[in-house]
Amino acid sequence: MNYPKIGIRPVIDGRWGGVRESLEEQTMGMATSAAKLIEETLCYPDGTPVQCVVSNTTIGGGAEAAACEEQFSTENVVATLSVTPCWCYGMETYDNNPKTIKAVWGFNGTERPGAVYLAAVMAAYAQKGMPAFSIYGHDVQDMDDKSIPADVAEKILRFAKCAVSVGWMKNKSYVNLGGIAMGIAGSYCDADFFQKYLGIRPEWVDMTEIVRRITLEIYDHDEYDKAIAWVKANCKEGFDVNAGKDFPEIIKKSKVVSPDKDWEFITKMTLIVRDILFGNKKLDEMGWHEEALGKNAVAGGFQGQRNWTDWLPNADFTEAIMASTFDWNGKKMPTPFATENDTLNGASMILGTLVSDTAPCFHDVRTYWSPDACERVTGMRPDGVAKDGFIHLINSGATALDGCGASKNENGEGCMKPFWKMTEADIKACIDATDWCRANYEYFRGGGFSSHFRCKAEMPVTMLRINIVDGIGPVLQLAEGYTVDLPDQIHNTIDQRTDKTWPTTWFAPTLTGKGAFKDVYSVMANWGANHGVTIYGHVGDKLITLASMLRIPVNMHNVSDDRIFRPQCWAAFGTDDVQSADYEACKTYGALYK
Ligand SMILES: C[C@H](O)[C@@H](O)[C@@H](O)C(=O)CO
Ligand SMILES: [Mn+2]
Repeated sequence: MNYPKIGIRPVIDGRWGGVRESLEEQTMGMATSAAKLIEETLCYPDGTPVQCVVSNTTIGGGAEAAACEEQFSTENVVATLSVTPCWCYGMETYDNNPKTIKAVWGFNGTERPGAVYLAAVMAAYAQKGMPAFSIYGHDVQDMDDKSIPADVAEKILRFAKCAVSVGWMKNKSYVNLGGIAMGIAGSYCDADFFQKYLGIRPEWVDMTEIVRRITLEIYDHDEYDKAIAWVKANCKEGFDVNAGKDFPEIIKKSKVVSPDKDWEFITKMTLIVRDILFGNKKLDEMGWHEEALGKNAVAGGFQGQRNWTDWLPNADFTEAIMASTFDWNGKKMPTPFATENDTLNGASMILGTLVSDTAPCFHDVRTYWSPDACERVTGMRPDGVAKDGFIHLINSGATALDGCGASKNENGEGCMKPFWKMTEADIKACIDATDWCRANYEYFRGGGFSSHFRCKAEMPVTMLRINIVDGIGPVLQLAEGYTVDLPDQIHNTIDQRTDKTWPTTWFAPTLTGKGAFKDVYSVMANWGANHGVTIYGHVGDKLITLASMLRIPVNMHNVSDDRIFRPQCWAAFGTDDVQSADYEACKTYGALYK
Protein backbone atom coordinates (compact mmCIF):
# COMPACT_ATOMS: atom_id res chain seq x y z
CA MET A 1 0.00 0.00 0.00
CA ASN A 2 1.30 3.46 -0.91
CA TYR A 3 0.56 4.99 2.48
CA PRO A 4 -0.36 8.69 2.72
CA LYS A 5 2.87 10.40 3.77
CA ILE A 6 4.08 13.62 5.32
CA GLY A 7 6.65 15.44 3.18
CA ILE A 8 9.21 17.31 5.26
CA ARG A 9 10.65 20.43 3.61
CA PRO A 10 13.80 21.96 5.21
CA VAL A 11 13.73 25.57 4.00
CA ILE A 12 16.82 27.75 4.11
CA ASP A 13 18.20 31.20 3.26
CA GLY A 14 19.59 30.61 -0.21
CA ARG A 15 22.58 32.93 0.16
CA TRP A 16 25.84 30.93 -0.34
CA GLY A 17 29.08 32.44 0.90
CA GLY A 18 28.47 31.95 4.57
CA VAL A 19 24.81 32.27 5.46
CA ARG A 20 23.51 29.11 3.80
CA GLU A 21 26.49 26.99 4.74
CA SER A 22 26.15 28.02 8.39
CA LEU A 23 22.53 26.85 8.44
CA GLU A 24 22.57 23.61 6.45
CA GLU A 25 23.13 21.27 9.38
CA GLN A 26 20.59 22.87 11.70
CA THR A 27 17.94 23.15 9.00
CA MET A 28 18.22 19.56 7.81
CA GLY A 29 18.50 18.53 11.46
CA MET A 30 15.09 20.06 12.19
CA ALA A 31 13.65 18.10 9.25
CA THR A 32 15.04 14.75 10.28
CA SER A 33 14.06 15.21 13.92
CA ALA A 34 10.49 16.17 12.92
CA ALA A 35 10.31 13.06 10.72
CA LYS A 36 11.66 10.92 13.57
CA LEU A 37 9.10 12.35 15.99
CA ILE A 38 6.23 11.58 13.61
CA GLU A 39 7.43 8.10 12.62
CA GLU A 40 8.12 7.05 16.21
CA THR A 41 4.83 8.35 17.61
CA LEU A 42 2.01 7.99 15.10
CA CYS A 43 0.38 5.02 13.41
CA TYR A 44 -2.02 4.55 10.55
CA PRO A 45 -5.35 2.90 11.40
CA ASP A 46 -3.84 -0.50 10.50
CA GLY A 47 -1.10 -0.05 13.09
CA THR A 48 1.70 0.72 10.62
CA PRO A 49 3.94 3.62 11.75
CA VAL A 50 3.24 6.83 9.83
CA GLN A 51 5.79 7.42 7.06
CA CYS A 52 7.58 10.67 6.18
CA VAL A 53 9.60 11.70 3.15
CA VAL A 54 12.37 14.26 3.74
CA SER A 55 13.45 16.47 0.85
CA ASN A 56 16.79 15.39 -0.61
CA THR A 57 18.13 18.91 -0.19
CA THR A 58 17.37 22.03 1.78
CA ILE A 59 15.17 24.40 -0.20
CA GLY A 60 16.64 27.83 -0.86
CA GLY A 61 14.57 28.82 -3.85
CA GLY A 62 12.21 27.83 -6.63
CA ALA A 63 14.51 25.33 -8.32
CA GLU A 64 14.98 23.27 -5.14
CA ALA A 65 11.29 23.68 -4.28
CA ALA A 66 10.44 22.18 -7.68
CA ALA A 67 12.93 19.35 -7.18
CA CYS A 68 11.36 18.59 -3.82
CA GLU A 69 7.89 18.58 -5.38
CA GLU A 70 9.16 16.17 -8.02
CA GLN A 71 10.61 13.91 -5.34
CA PHE A 72 7.33 13.94 -3.38
CA SER A 73 5.14 13.44 -6.46
CA THR A 74 5.48 9.66 -6.52
CA GLU A 75 5.29 9.17 -2.74
CA ASN A 76 1.59 9.89 -2.07
CA VAL A 77 2.56 12.92 0.00
CA VAL A 78 -0.75 14.30 1.32
CA ALA A 79 0.75 16.98 3.53
CA THR A 80 3.96 18.93 3.85
CA LEU A 81 5.69 20.25 6.95
CA SER A 82 8.22 22.96 6.10
CA VAL A 83 10.79 23.65 8.81
CA THR A 84 13.32 26.44 9.20
CA PRO A 85 15.46 28.28 11.77
CA CYS A 86 16.08 31.29 9.55
CA TRP A 87 14.84 33.85 7.08
CA CYS A 88 13.90 32.36 3.69
CA TYR A 89 12.17 33.63 0.62
CA GLY A 90 8.45 32.96 1.06
CA MET A 91 6.97 32.78 -2.42
CA GLU A 92 10.14 31.16 -3.82
CA THR A 93 10.25 28.32 -1.31
CA TYR A 94 6.72 27.61 -0.16
CA ASP A 95 4.82 24.43 -1.11
CA ASN A 96 3.06 25.49 -4.29
CA ASN A 97 1.01 22.30 -4.63
CA PRO A 98 -2.66 23.26 -4.11
CA LYS A 99 -3.54 19.66 -3.17
CA THR A 100 -1.29 19.20 -0.16
CA ILE A 101 -2.20 20.13 3.41
CA LYS A 102 0.43 22.51 4.73
CA ALA A 103 2.23 23.44 7.94
CA VAL A 104 5.35 25.43 8.71
CA TRP A 105 7.50 25.20 11.84
CA GLY A 106 9.52 28.34 12.40
CA PHE A 107 12.24 27.84 15.04
CA ASN A 108 11.80 30.27 17.91
CA GLY A 109 15.40 31.50 18.10
CA THR A 110 16.72 35.00 17.61
CA GLU A 111 20.19 34.45 16.14
CA ARG A 112 18.40 34.03 12.77
CA PRO A 113 14.89 35.29 11.93
CA GLY A 114 13.03 31.94 11.73
CA ALA A 115 9.80 33.45 12.98
CA VAL A 116 9.98 36.20 10.39
CA TYR A 117 9.95 33.63 7.60
CA LEU A 118 7.11 31.84 9.32
CA ALA A 119 5.00 35.00 9.27
CA ALA A 120 6.05 35.85 5.74
CA VAL A 121 5.19 32.44 4.35
CA MET A 122 1.88 32.41 6.20
CA ALA A 123 1.08 35.66 4.43
CA ALA A 124 2.05 34.03 1.14
CA TYR A 125 -0.18 31.03 1.74
CA ALA A 126 -3.04 33.30 2.77
CA GLN A 127 -2.65 35.51 -0.29
CA LYS A 128 -2.55 32.46 -2.58
CA GLY A 129 -5.61 30.83 -1.02
CA MET A 130 -3.75 27.86 0.47
CA PRO A 131 -4.44 27.70 4.23
CA ALA A 132 -1.45 26.57 6.27
CA PHE A 133 -0.86 25.68 9.91
CA SER A 134 1.67 27.80 11.78
CA ILE A 135 3.91 26.12 14.38
CA TYR A 136 6.05 28.33 16.62
CA GLY A 137 7.37 27.37 20.03
CA HIS A 138 6.23 29.39 23.02
CA ASP A 139 9.74 29.87 24.44
CA VAL A 140 12.97 30.98 22.76
CA GLN A 141 15.43 28.16 22.08
CA ASP A 142 19.19 28.52 21.80
CA MET A 143 20.55 28.10 18.27
CA ASP A 144 22.33 24.85 19.17
CA ASP A 145 19.25 23.39 20.90
CA LYS A 146 18.27 20.45 18.69
CA SER A 147 15.28 19.40 20.79
CA ILE A 148 11.65 19.78 19.76
CA PRO A 149 9.81 21.55 22.58
CA ALA A 150 6.64 19.84 23.87
CA ASP A 151 4.29 22.49 22.51
CA VAL A 152 5.90 22.29 19.07
CA ALA A 153 5.83 18.48 19.16
CA GLU A 154 2.14 18.46 20.06
CA LYS A 155 1.29 20.64 17.07
CA ILE A 156 3.49 18.69 14.67
CA LEU A 157 1.90 15.43 15.80
CA ARG A 158 -1.65 16.80 15.72
CA PHE A 159 -1.08 18.18 12.23
CA ALA A 160 0.48 14.94 10.98
CA LYS A 161 -2.18 12.69 12.53
CA CYS A 162 -5.02 14.69 11.04
CA ALA A 163 -3.31 15.03 7.67
CA VAL A 164 -2.71 11.29 7.28
CA SER A 165 -6.31 10.78 8.39
CA VAL A 166 -7.38 12.87 5.41
CA GLY A 167 -5.05 10.83 3.22
CA TRP A 168 -6.33 7.54 4.59
CA MET A 169 -9.88 8.30 3.41
CA LYS A 170 -8.88 9.59 -0.02
CA ASN A 171 -10.06 7.41 -2.94
CA LYS A 172 -11.54 4.76 -0.67
CA SER A 173 -15.21 3.74 -0.69
CA TYR A 174 -18.11 3.96 1.68
CA VAL A 175 -20.30 0.92 0.96
CA ASN A 176 -24.01 1.25 1.61
CA LEU A 177 -25.52 -2.18 1.99
CA GLY A 178 -29.19 -1.57 1.27
CA GLY A 179 -31.02 1.71 1.20
CA ILE A 180 -32.83 4.04 3.55
CA ALA A 181 -33.61 2.75 7.01
CA MET A 182 -36.94 3.90 8.44
CA GLY A 183 -36.78 7.37 6.90
CA ILE A 184 -33.64 8.28 8.83
CA ALA A 185 -32.25 11.41 7.13
CA GLY A 186 -28.66 10.31 7.59
CA SER A 187 -29.53 7.20 5.62
CA TYR A 188 -29.94 9.33 2.51
CA CYS A 189 -26.32 9.02 1.46
CA ASP A 190 -25.15 12.39 0.13
CA ALA A 191 -22.64 11.36 -2.53
CA ASP A 192 -21.42 14.93 -3.01
CA PHE A 193 -20.56 15.24 0.67
CA PHE A 194 -18.54 12.03 0.68
CA GLN A 195 -16.73 12.86 -2.53
CA LYS A 196 -16.12 16.58 -2.12
CA TYR A 197 -15.37 16.75 1.60
CA LEU A 198 -13.87 13.34 2.35
CA GLY A 199 -12.60 12.22 -1.06
CA ILE A 200 -14.58 9.01 -0.57
CA ARG A 201 -16.47 7.13 -3.28
CA PRO A 202 -19.89 6.03 -1.99
CA GLU A 203 -21.14 2.76 -3.46
CA TRP A 204 -24.39 0.86 -3.09
CA VAL A 205 -24.90 -2.88 -2.84
CA ASP A 206 -28.37 -4.36 -2.59
CA MET A 207 -28.92 -6.51 0.49
CA THR A 208 -29.88 -9.40 -1.78
CA GLU A 209 -26.15 -9.70 -2.52
CA ILE A 210 -25.77 -11.20 0.96
CA VAL A 211 -28.56 -13.71 0.23
CA ARG A 212 -26.91 -14.54 -3.11
CA ARG A 213 -23.55 -15.23 -1.51
CA ILE A 214 -25.06 -17.30 1.30
CA THR A 215 -27.13 -19.29 -1.20
CA LEU A 216 -24.24 -19.86 -3.61
CA GLU A 217 -21.84 -20.34 -0.68
CA ILE A 218 -19.52 -17.56 -1.83
CA TYR A 219 -17.43 -17.22 1.30
CA ASP A 220 -14.31 -18.81 2.77
CA HIS A 221 -15.58 -22.07 4.24
CA ASP A 222 -12.48 -22.66 6.36
CA GLU A 223 -12.83 -19.16 7.83
CA TYR A 224 -16.50 -19.86 8.45
CA ASP A 225 -15.69 -23.01 10.42
CA LYS A 226 -13.26 -21.00 12.55
CA ALA A 227 -15.68 -18.11 13.05
CA ILE A 228 -18.71 -20.20 13.99
CA ALA A 229 -16.62 -22.16 16.48
CA TRP A 230 -15.47 -18.89 18.05
CA VAL A 231 -19.04 -17.57 18.17
CA LYS A 232 -20.30 -20.69 19.90
CA ALA A 233 -17.49 -20.52 22.42
CA ASN A 234 -17.58 -16.79 23.12
CA CYS A 235 -21.01 -15.33 22.40
CA LYS A 236 -22.95 -16.32 25.47
CA GLU A 237 -26.71 -16.09 25.22
CA GLY A 238 -28.40 -13.38 27.25
CA PHE A 239 -31.87 -12.38 28.36
CA ASP A 240 -34.62 -13.51 25.97
CA VAL A 241 -37.10 -10.66 25.79
CA ASN A 242 -39.36 -12.78 23.57
CA ALA A 243 -39.78 -15.60 26.07
CA GLY A 244 -43.37 -16.36 26.93
CA LYS A 245 -44.82 -13.77 24.59
CA ASP A 246 -47.67 -14.78 22.30
CA PHE A 247 -46.83 -12.80 19.20
CA PRO A 248 -49.43 -11.93 16.55
CA GLU A 249 -49.50 -14.11 13.46
CA ILE A 250 -47.60 -11.63 11.25
CA ILE A 251 -44.66 -11.90 13.62
CA LYS A 252 -44.79 -15.67 13.97
CA LYS A 253 -44.82 -16.29 10.21
CA SER A 254 -42.15 -13.69 9.40
CA LYS A 255 -39.12 -15.57 10.67
CA VAL A 256 -37.83 -17.81 7.88
CA VAL A 257 -34.56 -18.95 9.47
CA SER A 258 -34.99 -21.40 12.31
CA PRO A 259 -33.84 -19.81 15.61
CA ASP A 260 -31.29 -22.59 16.09
CA LYS A 261 -29.74 -21.65 12.73
CA ASP A 262 -29.50 -17.92 13.43
CA TRP A 263 -25.84 -17.93 14.46
CA GLU A 264 -24.83 -19.89 11.34
CA PHE A 265 -26.68 -17.42 9.15
CA ILE A 266 -25.29 -14.39 10.99
CA THR A 267 -21.72 -15.70 10.87
CA LYS A 268 -21.90 -16.27 7.12
CA MET A 269 -23.41 -12.78 6.70
CA THR A 270 -20.50 -11.30 8.66
CA LEU A 271 -17.87 -12.96 6.47
CA ILE A 272 -19.75 -11.87 3.37
CA VAL A 273 -20.13 -8.24 4.48
CA ARG A 274 -16.41 -8.11 5.20
CA ASP A 275 -15.66 -9.60 1.77
CA ILE A 276 -17.94 -7.10 0.03
CA LEU A 277 -16.05 -4.22 1.64
CA PHE A 278 -12.48 -5.49 1.51
CA GLY A 279 -12.39 -8.44 -0.87
CA ASN A 280 -10.86 -11.83 -0.13
CA LYS A 281 -8.19 -13.68 -2.10
CA LYS A 282 -9.74 -17.01 -1.11
CA LEU A 283 -12.78 -16.18 -3.29
CA ASP A 284 -10.41 -15.81 -6.25
CA GLU A 285 -9.17 -19.35 -5.67
CA MET A 286 -12.82 -20.45 -5.60
CA GLY A 287 -13.36 -18.83 -9.03
CA TRP A 288 -15.27 -15.80 -7.74
CA HIS A 289 -12.87 -13.27 -9.22
CA GLU A 290 -15.02 -10.15 -9.10
CA GLU A 291 -16.17 -10.86 -5.56
CA ALA A 292 -12.54 -11.34 -4.54
CA LEU A 293 -11.76 -7.71 -5.38
CA GLY A 294 -14.04 -6.13 -2.80
CA LYS A 295 -14.79 -2.40 -2.89
CA ASN A 296 -11.63 -0.77 -1.47
CA ALA A 297 -13.74 0.36 1.48
CA VAL A 298 -12.80 2.53 4.41
CA ALA A 299 -16.24 2.10 5.96
CA GLY A 300 -19.78 1.05 5.28
CA GLY A 301 -23.24 0.61 6.61
CA PHE A 302 -26.16 -1.79 6.63
CA GLN A 303 -29.80 -0.84 6.24
CA GLY A 304 -31.15 -3.75 8.23
CA GLN A 305 -34.42 -2.25 9.33
CA ARG A 306 -36.85 -2.86 8.03
CA ASN A 307 -36.81 -4.88 4.80
CA TRP A 308 -34.08 -7.25 5.89
CA THR A 309 -34.92 -7.56 9.54
CA ASP A 310 -38.60 -8.13 8.82
CA TRP A 311 -37.78 -11.69 7.77
CA LEU A 312 -34.06 -12.44 8.17
CA PRO A 313 -31.74 -12.50 11.21
CA ASN A 314 -30.45 -9.03 12.05
CA ALA A 315 -26.86 -7.84 11.61
CA ASP A 316 -26.20 -6.59 15.13
CA PHE A 317 -23.35 -9.08 15.53
CA THR A 318 -21.96 -8.19 12.12
CA GLU A 319 -22.07 -4.48 12.85
CA ALA A 320 -20.67 -4.80 16.37
CA ILE A 321 -17.77 -7.10 15.46
CA MET A 322 -16.83 -5.03 12.40
CA ALA A 323 -16.54 -1.94 14.64
CA SER A 324 -14.58 -3.79 17.36
CA THR A 325 -10.81 -4.22 17.76
CA PHE A 326 -11.08 -8.00 17.68
CA ASP A 327 -12.88 -10.96 16.17
CA TRP A 328 -12.34 -14.72 15.86
CA ASN A 329 -8.84 -14.06 14.48
CA GLY A 330 -7.85 -11.97 17.49
CA LYS A 331 -7.06 -8.23 17.49
CA LYS A 332 -7.77 -6.37 14.25
CA MET A 333 -8.34 -2.91 12.85
CA PRO A 334 -11.85 -1.67 13.63
CA THR A 335 -14.08 -0.91 10.64
CA PRO A 336 -16.49 2.00 10.99
CA PHE A 337 -19.75 0.27 10.06
CA ALA A 338 -23.05 2.06 10.60
CA THR A 339 -26.33 0.47 11.50
CA GLU A 340 -29.56 1.75 9.97
CA ASN A 341 -27.35 2.93 7.11
CA ASP A 342 -26.89 6.24 8.85
CA THR A 343 -24.11 7.43 6.57
CA LEU A 344 -23.51 10.61 8.55
CA ASN A 345 -22.98 8.58 11.70
CA GLY A 346 -20.83 6.30 9.58
CA ALA A 347 -18.74 9.29 8.51
CA SER A 348 -18.57 10.34 12.16
CA MET A 349 -17.33 6.86 13.03
CA ILE A 350 -14.59 7.26 10.41
CA LEU A 351 -13.38 10.62 11.73
CA GLY A 352 -13.60 9.51 15.36
CA THR A 353 -11.63 6.34 14.77
CA LEU A 354 -9.04 8.08 12.59
CA VAL A 355 -8.11 10.69 15.21
CA SER A 356 -8.34 8.42 18.27
CA ASP A 357 -7.13 5.04 16.94
CA THR A 358 -9.95 3.50 18.98
CA ALA A 359 -13.10 1.61 18.04
CA PRO A 360 -16.22 3.65 17.22
CA CYS A 361 -19.41 3.25 19.23
CA PHE A 362 -22.67 4.00 17.44
CA HIS A 363 -25.52 5.25 19.61
CA ASP A 364 -29.01 6.59 19.63
CA VAL A 365 -28.89 9.75 21.75
CA ARG A 366 -31.87 8.36 23.52
CA THR A 367 -32.83 10.03 26.80
CA TYR A 368 -31.78 12.98 28.92
CA TRP A 369 -32.04 12.16 32.63
CA SER A 370 -32.16 15.16 34.93
CA PRO A 371 -31.03 14.54 38.50
CA ASP A 372 -34.63 15.11 39.61
CA ALA A 373 -36.11 12.64 37.13
CA CYS A 374 -33.46 10.11 38.03
CA GLU A 375 -34.25 10.44 41.72
CA ARG A 376 -38.02 10.30 41.11
CA VAL A 377 -37.80 7.15 38.98
CA THR A 378 -34.96 5.27 40.64
CA GLY A 379 -35.03 6.63 44.20
CA MET A 380 -31.42 7.69 43.85
CA ARG A 381 -29.78 10.94 42.81
CA PRO A 382 -26.79 10.71 40.49
CA ASP A 383 -23.45 12.02 41.74
CA GLY A 384 -19.87 12.34 40.53
CA VAL A 385 -19.50 13.17 36.85
CA ALA A 386 -23.28 12.57 36.45
CA LYS A 387 -24.32 14.96 39.22
CA ASP A 388 -25.77 17.44 36.70
CA GLY A 389 -27.63 14.75 34.79
CA PHE A 390 -26.66 12.28 32.10
CA ILE A 391 -27.60 11.08 28.63
CA HIS A 392 -28.55 7.51 27.77
CA LEU A 393 -26.65 6.32 24.68
CA ILE A 394 -27.97 3.06 23.27
CA ASN A 395 -28.55 1.48 19.86
CA SER A 396 -28.92 -2.05 18.58
CA GLY A 397 -25.93 -3.14 16.56
CA ALA A 398 -22.93 -1.08 15.59
CA THR A 399 -21.50 -0.28 19.02
CA ALA A 400 -17.98 -1.66 19.20
CA LEU A 401 -17.70 -4.23 21.97
CA ASP A 402 -14.78 -2.14 23.21
CA GLY A 403 -17.48 0.28 24.41
CA CYS A 404 -18.11 -1.86 27.47
CA GLY A 405 -14.95 -0.32 28.91
CA ALA A 406 -13.65 -3.69 30.11
CA SER A 407 -10.15 -3.20 28.65
CA LYS A 408 -7.72 -1.91 31.24
CA ASN A 409 -4.98 0.70 30.93
CA GLU A 410 -1.71 0.69 32.82
CA ASN A 411 -3.50 2.13 35.87
CA GLY A 412 -6.12 -0.61 35.82
CA GLU A 413 -8.79 1.83 34.64
CA GLY A 414 -11.42 0.93 32.04
CA CYS A 415 -10.55 2.25 28.61
CA MET A 416 -10.73 1.68 24.86
CA LYS A 417 -7.38 1.01 23.18
CA PRO A 418 -5.85 1.02 19.71
CA PHE A 419 -6.21 -2.52 18.44
CA TRP A 420 -2.45 -3.05 18.40
CA LYS A 421 -2.40 -2.51 22.18
CA MET A 422 -5.25 -4.91 22.97
CA THR A 423 -4.16 -7.83 25.11
CA GLU A 424 -5.71 -11.29 25.26
CA ALA A 425 -7.00 -10.30 28.70
CA ASP A 426 -8.65 -7.17 27.25
CA ILE A 427 -10.33 -9.16 24.51
CA LYS A 428 -11.55 -11.77 26.97
CA ALA A 429 -12.82 -9.06 29.31
CA CYS A 430 -14.85 -7.45 26.51
CA ILE A 431 -16.24 -10.82 25.45
CA ASP A 432 -17.16 -11.65 29.03
CA ALA A 433 -18.79 -8.23 29.54
CA THR A 434 -21.10 -8.82 26.56
CA ASP A 435 -23.99 -11.20 26.20
CA TRP A 436 -26.08 -11.80 23.11
CA CYS A 437 -29.80 -11.49 23.54
CA ARG A 438 -32.29 -12.90 21.09
CA ALA A 439 -33.36 -9.99 18.92
CA ASN A 440 -36.66 -8.49 20.01
CA TYR A 441 -39.17 -10.00 17.57
CA GLU A 442 -41.35 -6.91 17.79
CA TYR A 443 -38.54 -4.90 16.20
CA PHE A 444 -36.71 -7.66 14.38
CA ARG A 445 -39.26 -10.15 13.05
CA GLY A 446 -36.51 -12.15 11.40
CA GLY A 447 -34.80 -12.63 14.75
CA GLY A 448 -31.06 -12.85 15.24
CA PHE A 449 -29.11 -11.58 18.22
CA SER A 450 -28.31 -8.19 19.73
CA SER A 451 -25.09 -7.39 21.56
CA HIS A 452 -25.85 -6.38 25.11
CA PHE A 453 -23.48 -4.79 27.56
CA ARG A 454 -23.45 -2.11 30.25
CA CYS A 455 -20.51 0.26 30.10
CA LYS A 456 -19.30 0.01 33.68
CA ALA A 457 -16.25 2.23 33.37
CA GLU A 458 -15.79 5.94 33.88
CA MET A 459 -13.85 6.79 30.73
CA PRO A 460 -12.97 10.06 29.01
CA VAL A 461 -14.80 9.95 25.67
CA THR A 462 -15.74 12.32 22.91
CA MET A 463 -19.15 12.16 21.27
CA LEU A 464 -19.39 13.51 17.73
CA ARG A 465 -21.77 13.82 14.82
CA ILE A 466 -21.65 15.23 11.31
CA ASN A 467 -24.91 16.81 10.18
CA ILE A 468 -25.84 18.26 6.82
CA VAL A 469 -27.78 21.53 6.95
CA ASP A 470 -29.42 22.89 3.82
CA GLY A 471 -27.80 26.18 2.89
CA ILE A 472 -24.63 25.48 4.88
CA GLY A 473 -23.52 21.94 4.03
CA PRO A 474 -21.82 19.60 6.51
CA VAL A 475 -21.25 20.76 10.08
CA LEU A 476 -19.53 18.91 12.91
CA GLN A 477 -20.61 18.89 16.51
CA LEU A 478 -18.81 17.24 19.40
CA ALA A 479 -18.97 16.91 23.16
CA GLU A 480 -16.11 15.77 25.34
CA GLY A 481 -17.20 14.09 28.54
CA TYR A 482 -17.20 10.84 30.49
CA THR A 483 -18.96 7.55 30.45
CA VAL A 484 -20.60 6.95 33.81
CA ASP A 485 -20.57 3.83 35.95
CA LEU A 486 -23.99 4.46 37.49
CA PRO A 487 -25.03 2.68 40.70
CA ASP A 488 -26.88 -0.60 40.05
CA GLN A 489 -30.07 0.86 41.48
CA ILE A 490 -30.11 3.61 38.85
CA HIS A 491 -28.87 1.51 35.95
CA ASN A 492 -31.13 -1.46 36.57
CA THR A 493 -34.24 0.63 37.05
CA ILE A 494 -33.74 2.59 33.86
CA ASP A 495 -32.49 -0.45 31.94
CA GLN A 496 -35.78 -2.21 32.68
CA ARG A 497 -37.69 0.74 31.20
CA THR A 498 -35.82 0.74 27.92
CA ASP A 499 -34.45 -1.78 25.40
CA LYS A 500 -32.65 -4.01 27.84
CA THR A 501 -31.20 -6.24 25.14
CA TRP A 502 -28.99 -3.53 23.64
CA PRO A 503 -25.58 -2.05 24.66
CA THR A 504 -25.96 0.81 27.11
CA THR A 505 -23.56 3.72 27.73
CA TRP A 506 -24.32 6.50 30.21
CA PHE A 507 -22.73 9.76 29.11
CA ALA A 508 -22.01 12.95 31.05
CA PRO A 509 -20.80 15.78 28.80
CA THR A 510 -18.30 18.22 30.31
CA LEU A 511 -20.16 21.48 30.88
CA THR A 512 -18.74 24.95 30.32
CA GLY A 513 -21.75 26.90 31.60
CA LYS A 514 -22.16 28.54 28.19
CA GLY A 515 -24.33 27.98 25.12
CA ALA A 516 -25.00 24.35 24.27
CA PHE A 517 -22.85 23.34 27.23
CA LYS A 518 -24.83 25.41 29.71
CA ASP A 519 -26.23 22.17 31.09
CA VAL A 520 -26.66 18.54 30.09
CA TYR A 521 -30.17 19.19 28.82
CA SER A 522 -28.82 21.77 26.35
CA VAL A 523 -26.26 19.30 24.98
CA MET A 524 -29.07 16.92 24.08
CA ALA A 525 -31.36 19.73 22.90
CA ASN A 526 -28.67 20.93 20.49
CA TRP A 527 -27.71 17.52 19.19
CA GLY A 528 -28.42 17.55 15.46
CA ALA A 529 -29.75 14.04 14.91
CA ASN A 530 -30.91 10.82 16.59
CA HIS A 531 -27.43 9.34 16.46
CA GLY A 532 -23.98 10.10 17.79
CA VAL A 533 -20.63 8.30 17.98
CA THR A 534 -18.28 7.97 20.92
CA ILE A 535 -14.60 7.21 20.79
CA TYR A 536 -12.04 7.06 23.59
CA GLY A 537 -10.32 10.12 24.97
CA HIS A 538 -10.89 13.84 24.87
CA VAL A 539 -10.02 14.22 21.20
CA GLY A 540 -12.27 17.16 20.37
CA ASP A 541 -9.16 19.22 19.65
CA LYS A 542 -8.00 16.73 17.01
CA LEU A 543 -11.48 16.60 15.48
CA ILE A 544 -11.50 20.40 15.24
CA THR A 545 -8.13 20.39 13.47
CA LEU A 546 -9.26 17.61 11.12
CA ALA A 547 -12.54 19.41 10.39
CA SER A 548 -10.62 22.56 9.41
CA MET A 549 -8.56 20.50 6.95
CA LEU A 550 -11.78 19.13 5.45
CA ARG A 551 -13.39 22.59 5.53
CA ILE A 552 -16.23 21.36 7.75
CA PRO A 553 -17.27 24.05 10.25
CA VAL A 554 -17.73 23.08 13.89
CA ASN A 555 -21.08 24.26 15.24
CA MET A 556 -20.76 22.94 18.78
CA HIS A 557 -17.90 21.89 20.97
CA ASN A 558 -16.62 22.17 24.54
CA VAL A 559 -12.90 22.38 23.77
CA SER A 560 -11.04 25.25 25.44
CA ASP A 561 -9.64 27.93 23.12
CA ASP A 562 -6.03 27.10 23.98
CA ARG A 563 -6.46 23.59 22.54
CA ILE A 564 -7.79 24.77 19.17
CA PHE A 565 -5.36 24.50 16.24
CA ARG A 566 -6.57 25.56 12.81
CA PRO A 567 -4.83 27.08 9.77
CA GLN A 568 -3.30 30.42 10.70
CA CYS A 569 -5.35 32.36 8.16
CA TRP A 570 -8.56 31.47 10.02
CA ALA A 571 -7.58 34.47 12.18
CA ALA A 572 -8.05 36.70 9.13
CA PHE A 573 -11.75 35.81 9.23
CA GLY A 574 -12.01 37.22 12.74
CA THR A 575 -10.41 36.63 16.10
CA ASP A 576 -13.20 37.85 18.37
CA ASP A 577 -15.87 35.43 17.17
CA VAL A 578 -13.80 32.33 16.38
CA GLN A 579 -16.84 30.18 15.58
CA SER A 580 -18.11 32.57 12.89
CA ALA A 581 -14.59 32.83 11.52
CA ASP A 582 -14.51 29.05 11.19
CA TYR A 583 -17.76 29.07 9.23
CA GLU A 584 -16.59 31.92 7.01
CA ALA A 585 -13.22 30.30 6.33
CA CYS A 586 -14.75 26.92 5.48
CA LYS A 587 -17.22 28.63 3.18
CA THR A 588 -14.49 30.68 1.51
CA TYR A 589 -12.11 27.79 0.89
CA GLY A 590 -14.85 25.29 0.12
CA ALA A 591 -14.73 21.53 0.22
CA LEU A 592 -11.27 20.01 0.08
CA TYR A 593 -11.96 18.13 -3.17
CA LYS A 594 -14.40 20.61 -4.68
C1 LIG B 1 -36.94 1.32 17.48
C2 LIG B 1 -36.18 1.30 16.18
O1 LIG B 1 -36.39 0.09 15.52
C3 LIG B 1 -34.73 1.47 16.47
O2 LIG B 1 -34.00 1.30 15.29
C4 LIG B 1 -34.52 2.85 17.03
O3 LIG B 1 -34.23 2.67 18.41
C5 LIG B 1 -33.37 3.53 16.40
O4 LIG B 1 -32.24 3.13 16.59
C6 LIG B 1 -33.63 4.69 15.52
O5 LIG B 1 -32.44 5.39 15.28
MN1 LIG C 1 -30.69 4.27 15.83
